[in-house]
Amino acid sequence: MAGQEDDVTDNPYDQMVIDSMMAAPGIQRVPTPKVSLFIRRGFLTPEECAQVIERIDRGRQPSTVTDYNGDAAFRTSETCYFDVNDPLIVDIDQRIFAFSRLDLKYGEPMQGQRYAVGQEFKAHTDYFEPQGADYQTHTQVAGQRTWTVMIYLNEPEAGGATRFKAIDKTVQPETGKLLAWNNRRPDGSPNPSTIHHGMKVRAGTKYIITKWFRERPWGWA
Ligand SMILES: O=C(O)CCC(=O)C(=O)O
Ligand SMILES: [Fe+2]
Repeated sequence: MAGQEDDVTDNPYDQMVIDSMMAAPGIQRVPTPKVSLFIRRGFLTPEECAQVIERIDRGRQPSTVTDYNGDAAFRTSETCYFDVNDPLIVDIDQRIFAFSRLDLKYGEPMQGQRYAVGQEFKAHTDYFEPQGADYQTHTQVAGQRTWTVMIYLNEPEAGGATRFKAIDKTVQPETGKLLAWNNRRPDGSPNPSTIHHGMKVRAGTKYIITKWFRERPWGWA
């Protein structure tokens, strides 16, 4: 539906998620009709962030991309697949649910990312390209990606912002700040305006949590 406001969607589940986040104290909605994008500063405490960073440093390995495009420098960060039974991770999952009402059954297991100086995740969308070669493989069990929840765990000394170029919005890393956006348009189709770039870290190190949700149960909970 052209011109539809970002707090209105044809999907009652998405609407419930939006309403839930809008009711949270300190919530900010980025003012654009193109994407439902929410920011919540201080979602995690600095102490919790430091504990998650320790986990990432212990478990990190090179990141992968889902639809390889021939550019080996496309995503140069490292990834940590958290232990899903770790009480700290379980607690953060529960708080993401309490905040957003995003059903954890539809969530992929939470991941951490670490970017050293010069590392980045070039402009991409989190949904799987319906034209992509591996679309069937990626979506056959749990379906397409729906919502993304991301939390910055620290502030690199320079660089490392997340840039949404289609809506001209750049979000600066800040310890404990959560970002959440809907990767779908109101009619349920993938929203290309969600394109975003985890920009190069220029000084220091950047740590984040990423959590992606799907259309159907992931099958782990
Ligand atoms: O690092 C960032 O700012 C963005 C990360 C991201 O887009 C992702 O992990 O999908
Ligand atoms: Fe992303």
